[in-house]
Amino acid sequence: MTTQQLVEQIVKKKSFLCIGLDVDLAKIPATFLQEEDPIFSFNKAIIDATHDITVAYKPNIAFYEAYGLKGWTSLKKTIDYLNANYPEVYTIADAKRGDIGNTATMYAKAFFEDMAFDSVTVAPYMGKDSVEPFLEFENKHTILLALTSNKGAFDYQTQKVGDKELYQVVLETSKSYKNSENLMYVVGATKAEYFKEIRKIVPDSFLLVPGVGAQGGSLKDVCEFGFNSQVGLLINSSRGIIYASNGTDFAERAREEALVLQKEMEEIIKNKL
Ligand SMILES: O=C(O)c1cc(=O)[nH]c(=O)n1[C@@H]1O[C@H](COP(=O)(O)O)[C@@H](O)[C@H]1O
Repeated sequence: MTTQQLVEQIVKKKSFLCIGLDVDLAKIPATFLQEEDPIFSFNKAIIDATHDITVAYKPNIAFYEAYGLKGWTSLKKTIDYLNANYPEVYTIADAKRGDIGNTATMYAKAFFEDMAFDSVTVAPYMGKDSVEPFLEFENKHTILLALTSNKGAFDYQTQKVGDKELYQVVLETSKSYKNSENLMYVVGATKAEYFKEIRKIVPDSFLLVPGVGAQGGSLKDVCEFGFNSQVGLLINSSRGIIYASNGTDFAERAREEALVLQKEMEEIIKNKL
Protein backbone atom coordinates (compact mmCIF):
# COMPACT_ATOMS: atom_id res chain seq x y z
CA MET A 1 0.00 0.00 0.00
CA THR A 2 1.24 3.50 -0.76
CA THR A 3 1.37 6.24 1.87
CA GLN A 4 -1.21 8.14 -0.19
CA GLN A 5 -3.66 5.20 -0.04
CA LEU A 6 -3.17 5.05 3.72
CA VAL A 7 -3.90 8.77 4.05
CA GLU A 8 -7.03 8.40 1.88
CA GLN A 9 -8.29 5.64 4.14
CA ILE A 10 -7.63 7.77 7.25
CA VAL A 11 -9.61 10.68 5.81
CA LYS A 12 -12.48 8.42 4.69
CA LYS A 13 -12.81 6.56 8.01
CA LYS A 14 -11.97 9.61 10.17
CA SER A 15 -9.67 7.32 12.07
CA PHE A 16 -5.94 6.76 12.52
CA LEU A 17 -6.41 3.80 14.79
CA CYS A 18 -4.32 0.63 14.61
CA ILE A 19 -5.61 -2.40 16.50
CA GLY A 20 -2.94 -4.70 17.88
CA LEU A 21 -3.72 -8.40 17.41
CA ASP A 22 -1.61 -9.66 20.33
CA VAL A 23 -3.55 -12.84 20.99
CA ASP A 24 -2.91 -14.69 24.24
CA LEU A 25 -4.84 -17.96 24.57
CA ALA A 26 -5.09 -17.37 28.32
CA LYS A 27 -7.04 -14.14 27.74
CA ILE A 28 -9.53 -14.92 24.98
CA PRO A 29 -13.02 -16.26 25.72
CA ALA A 30 -12.76 -19.92 26.77
CA THR A 31 -15.29 -21.02 24.12
CA PHE A 32 -12.63 -20.40 21.42
CA LEU A 33 -10.39 -23.08 22.90
CA GLN A 34 -12.71 -25.81 21.51
CA GLU A 35 -12.13 -24.51 17.97
CA GLU A 36 -9.59 -25.89 15.51
CA ASP A 37 -7.75 -22.56 15.24
CA PRO A 38 -8.70 -20.40 18.26
CA ILE A 39 -6.31 -17.55 17.41
CA PHE A 40 -7.57 -17.13 13.86
CA SER A 41 -11.22 -17.42 14.91
CA PHE A 42 -10.68 -14.77 17.59
CA ASN A 43 -8.87 -12.45 15.14
CA LYS A 44 -11.58 -12.91 12.51
CA ALA A 45 -14.27 -11.92 15.03
CA ILE A 46 -12.30 -8.84 16.15
CA ILE A 47 -11.55 -7.81 12.55
CA ASP A 48 -15.16 -8.25 11.40
CA ALA A 49 -16.36 -6.14 14.35
CA THR A 50 -13.88 -3.25 13.88
CA HIS A 51 -12.64 -2.99 10.26
CA ASP A 52 -14.77 0.06 9.43
CA ILE A 53 -13.41 2.20 12.28
CA THR A 54 -9.74 1.22 12.23
CA VAL A 55 -7.22 1.81 9.44
CA ALA A 56 -4.62 -0.78 10.45
CA TYR A 57 -4.05 -4.06 12.26
CA LYS A 58 -0.76 -4.98 13.88
CA PRO A 59 -0.24 -8.60 14.88
CA ASN A 60 2.80 -8.83 17.15
CA ILE A 61 4.66 -11.87 15.83
CA ALA A 62 5.75 -13.03 19.31
CA PHE A 63 2.14 -13.95 20.13
CA TYR A 64 2.13 -16.34 17.15
CA GLU A 65 5.70 -17.68 17.34
CA ALA A 66 4.96 -18.67 20.94
CA TYR A 67 2.56 -21.34 19.62
CA GLY A 68 5.01 -22.83 17.09
CA LEU A 69 3.77 -24.07 13.72
CA LYS A 70 0.15 -23.63 14.76
CA GLY A 71 0.86 -19.99 15.59
CA TRP A 72 2.45 -19.34 12.19
CA THR A 73 -0.56 -20.90 10.52
CA SER A 74 -2.89 -18.62 12.51
CA LEU A 75 -0.80 -15.60 11.48
CA LYS A 76 -0.85 -16.58 7.80
CA LYS A 77 -4.61 -17.16 7.90
CA THR A 78 -5.07 -13.77 9.58
CA ILE A 79 -3.08 -11.79 6.99
CA ASP A 80 -4.71 -13.73 4.12
CA TYR A 81 -8.16 -13.01 5.60
CA LEU A 82 -7.37 -9.30 5.89
CA ASN A 83 -5.95 -9.03 2.36
CA ALA A 84 -8.85 -10.98 0.83
CA ASN A 85 -11.73 -9.31 2.69
CA TYR A 86 -10.51 -5.85 3.71
CA PRO A 87 -7.74 -4.96 1.23
CA GLU A 88 -8.06 -1.24 2.07
CA VAL A 89 -6.79 -1.90 5.61
CA TYR A 90 -3.08 -1.34 6.32
CA THR A 91 -1.20 -4.26 7.88
CA ILE A 92 1.87 -4.21 10.12
CA ALA A 93 3.97 -7.25 11.01
CA ASP A 94 5.37 -6.26 14.39
CA ALA A 95 8.48 -8.43 14.19
CA LYS A 96 11.24 -5.99 15.28
CA ARG A 97 13.79 -7.64 12.99
CA GLY A 98 17.35 -6.48 12.26
CA ASP A 99 20.38 -8.42 10.97
CA ILE A 100 23.17 -8.36 8.36
CA GLY A 101 22.12 -7.56 4.79
CA ASN A 102 21.51 -10.99 3.25
CA THR A 103 19.59 -12.11 6.34
CA ALA A 104 17.59 -8.87 6.35
CA THR A 105 16.54 -9.61 2.76
CA MET A 106 15.14 -12.98 3.87
CA TYR A 107 13.21 -11.35 6.74
CA ALA A 108 11.82 -8.83 4.26
CA LYS A 109 10.74 -11.62 1.89
CA ALA A 110 9.07 -13.48 4.75
CA PHE A 111 6.86 -10.54 5.73
CA PHE A 112 6.43 -8.67 2.42
CA GLU A 113 6.19 -11.59 -0.02
CA ASP A 114 5.19 -14.81 1.75
CA MET A 115 2.95 -13.09 4.30
CA ALA A 116 2.09 -10.01 2.13
CA PHE A 117 2.09 -7.48 4.98
CA ASP A 118 2.24 -3.77 4.05
CA SER A 119 4.95 -3.06 6.61
CA VAL A 120 7.29 -4.53 9.19
CA THR A 121 8.90 -3.13 12.33
CA VAL A 122 12.72 -3.13 12.33
CA ALA A 123 15.32 -2.39 15.03
CA PRO A 124 17.98 0.13 13.90
CA TYR A 125 20.84 -1.12 16.10
CA MET A 126 22.77 -2.90 13.31
CA GLY A 127 22.73 0.16 11.07
CA LYS A 128 22.19 1.12 7.45
CA ASP A 129 22.99 -2.21 5.72
CA SER A 130 20.55 -4.03 8.03
CA VAL A 131 17.68 -1.66 7.16
CA GLU A 132 18.16 -0.87 3.44
CA PRO A 133 17.22 -4.41 2.21
CA PHE A 134 13.71 -3.83 3.62
CA LEU A 135 13.46 -0.44 1.86
CA GLU A 136 13.93 -1.97 -1.60
CA PHE A 137 10.38 -3.36 -1.64
CA GLU A 138 7.98 -1.16 -3.59
CA ASN A 139 4.84 0.08 -1.82
CA LYS A 140 5.98 -1.47 1.47
CA HIS A 141 7.00 0.43 4.61
CA THR A 142 9.77 -0.26 7.09
CA ILE A 143 8.90 1.02 10.55
CA LEU A 144 12.10 1.79 12.41
CA LEU A 145 12.17 1.84 16.21
CA ALA A 146 13.08 5.40 17.23
CA LEU A 147 11.89 6.10 20.77
CA THR A 148 10.05 3.17 22.30
CA SER A 149 7.26 3.24 24.88
CA ASN A 150 8.96 1.22 27.61
CA LYS A 151 11.08 2.42 30.57
CA GLY A 152 14.17 0.80 29.05
CA ALA A 153 13.99 3.37 26.24
CA PHE A 154 16.02 5.58 28.57
CA ASP A 155 18.82 2.96 28.84
CA TYR A 156 20.17 3.73 25.35
CA GLN A 157 17.77 5.71 23.17
CA THR A 158 18.09 8.99 25.06
CA GLN A 159 21.83 8.68 25.77
CA LYS A 160 23.98 11.46 24.33
CA VAL A 161 25.98 10.72 21.18
CA GLY A 162 27.98 13.93 20.68
CA ASP A 163 25.45 16.71 21.19
CA LYS A 164 22.44 14.62 20.19
CA GLU A 165 20.44 11.86 21.78
CA LEU A 166 20.68 8.43 20.17
CA TYR A 167 17.05 8.36 18.94
CA GLN A 168 17.69 11.72 17.21
CA VAL A 169 20.74 10.23 15.49
CA VAL A 170 18.62 7.25 14.35
CA LEU A 171 15.97 9.56 12.90
CA GLU A 172 18.44 11.88 11.19
CA THR A 173 20.78 9.21 9.81
CA SER A 174 17.97 7.06 8.44
CA LYS A 175 16.82 9.95 6.24
CA SER A 176 19.95 9.39 4.12
CA TYR A 177 19.21 5.68 3.52
CA LYS A 178 18.39 4.57 -0.04
CA ASN A 179 14.58 4.60 -0.55
CA SER A 180 14.13 6.38 2.79
CA GLU A 181 10.70 7.53 1.58
CA ASN A 182 9.59 4.01 2.59
CA LEU A 183 10.43 4.65 6.25
CA MET A 184 8.06 5.20 9.15
CA TYR A 185 9.09 5.35 12.81
CA VAL A 186 7.93 3.92 16.12
CA VAL A 187 7.52 6.49 18.89
CA GLY A 188 5.81 5.49 22.13
CA ALA A 189 2.67 7.33 23.26
CA THR A 190 4.18 7.37 26.75
CA LYS A 191 6.83 9.80 25.45
CA ALA A 192 4.46 12.60 24.34
CA GLU A 193 6.87 15.35 25.45
CA TYR A 194 9.36 14.23 22.76
CA PHE A 195 7.05 14.65 19.75
CA LYS A 196 7.90 18.32 19.23
CA GLU A 197 11.59 17.49 18.84
CA ILE A 198 10.84 14.44 16.70
CA ARG A 199 8.69 16.46 14.28
CA LYS A 200 11.59 18.90 13.80
CA ILE A 201 13.64 16.00 12.40
CA VAL A 202 10.95 14.03 10.53
CA PRO A 203 8.09 16.50 9.86
CA ASP A 204 6.48 14.45 7.09
CA SER A 205 6.98 10.83 8.14
CA PHE A 206 4.28 8.58 9.52
CA LEU A 207 4.79 7.58 13.15
CA LEU A 208 3.46 4.33 14.60
CA VAL A 209 2.54 5.17 18.17
CA PRO A 210 1.92 2.29 20.58
CA GLY A 211 1.28 2.82 24.28
CA VAL A 212 -2.27 4.20 24.34
CA GLY A 213 -4.61 2.10 26.50
CA ALA A 214 -2.89 -0.52 28.69
CA GLN A 215 0.39 1.48 28.91
CA GLY A 216 -1.38 4.75 29.82
CA GLY A 217 -0.30 7.06 26.95
CA SER A 218 -2.59 9.96 25.97
CA LEU A 219 -3.94 10.33 22.42
CA LYS A 220 -4.54 14.05 22.92
CA ASP A 221 -0.98 14.71 24.14
CA VAL A 222 0.55 12.74 21.25
CA CYS A 223 -1.53 14.67 18.71
CA GLU A 224 -0.55 18.09 20.07
CA PHE A 225 2.84 17.93 18.36
CA GLY A 226 2.75 14.58 16.52
CA PHE A 227 -0.10 15.44 14.10
CA ASN A 228 1.00 16.76 10.69
CA SER A 229 -0.72 17.93 7.50
CA GLN A 230 -1.37 14.30 6.43
CA VAL A 231 -2.27 13.22 9.99
CA GLY A 232 1.05 11.31 10.07
CA LEU A 233 0.10 9.08 12.99
CA LEU A 234 -1.06 5.52 13.49
CA ILE A 235 -2.10 5.07 17.11
CA ASN A 236 -1.97 1.47 18.30
CA SER A 237 -3.90 -0.12 21.13
CA SER A 238 -3.81 -3.90 21.63
CA ARG A 239 -4.93 -5.16 25.08
CA GLY A 240 -7.14 -2.11 25.72
CA ILE A 241 -9.32 -3.13 22.77
CA ILE A 242 -9.11 -6.87 22.17
CA TYR A 243 -9.46 -7.84 25.85
CA ALA A 244 -12.19 -5.35 26.76
CA SER A 245 -14.24 -8.42 27.73
CA ASN A 246 -13.57 -12.15 27.81
CA GLY A 247 -17.29 -12.97 27.76
CA THR A 248 -19.57 -13.64 24.82
CA ASP A 249 -19.76 -9.88 24.22
CA PHE A 250 -15.98 -9.61 23.57
CA ALA A 251 -16.36 -8.44 19.94
CA GLU A 252 -18.98 -5.78 20.74
CA ARG A 253 -16.92 -4.55 23.70
CA ALA A 254 -13.79 -4.41 21.51
CA ARG A 255 -15.74 -2.30 19.01
CA GLU A 256 -16.96 0.00 21.80
CA GLU A 257 -13.39 0.57 23.04
CA ALA A 258 -12.17 1.16 19.47
CA LEU A 259 -15.05 3.59 18.90
CA VAL A 260 -14.05 5.68 21.93
CA LEU A 261 -10.62 6.24 20.34
CA GLN A 262 -12.05 6.70 16.83
CA LYS A 263 -14.50 9.37 18.01
CA GLU A 264 -11.66 11.23 19.73
CA MET A 265 -9.65 10.97 16.48
CA GLU A 266 -12.58 12.25 14.40
CA GLU A 267 -12.71 15.35 16.61
CA ILE A 268 -8.94 15.89 16.35
CA ILE A 269 -9.01 15.50 12.54
CA LYS A 270 -11.89 17.99 12.34
CA ASN A 271 -9.97 20.56 14.38
CA LYS A 272 -6.49 20.05 12.94
CA LEU A 273 -6.78 19.07 9.24
O1 LIG B 1 6.75 -1.73 17.85
C1 LIG B 1 5.76 -1.71 18.59
O2 LIG B 1 4.64 -1.87 18.14
C2 LIG B 1 5.95 -1.37 20.01
C3 LIG B 1 6.96 -0.46 20.29
C4 LIG B 1 7.01 0.14 21.54
O3 LIG B 1 7.81 1.03 21.78
N1 LIG B 1 6.12 -0.25 22.48
C5 LIG B 1 5.16 -1.19 22.25
O4 LIG B 1 4.34 -1.46 23.16
N2 LIG B 1 5.11 -1.82 21.03
C6 LIG B 1 4.13 -2.89 20.77
O5 LIG B 1 2.83 -2.34 20.77
C7 LIG B 1 1.89 -3.22 21.38
C8 LIG B 1 1.32 -2.52 22.62
O6 LIG B 1 0.31 -3.30 23.19
P1 LIG B 1 -0.68 -2.75 24.32
O7 LIG B 1 0.18 -2.17 25.40
O8 LIG B 1 -1.41 -4.00 24.75
O9 LIG B 1 -1.59 -1.74 23.69
C9 LIG B 1 2.67 -4.50 21.67
O10 LIG B 1 2.55 -5.36 20.57
C10 LIG B 1 4.10 -4.03 21.81
O11 LIG B 1 5.03 -5.02 21.48
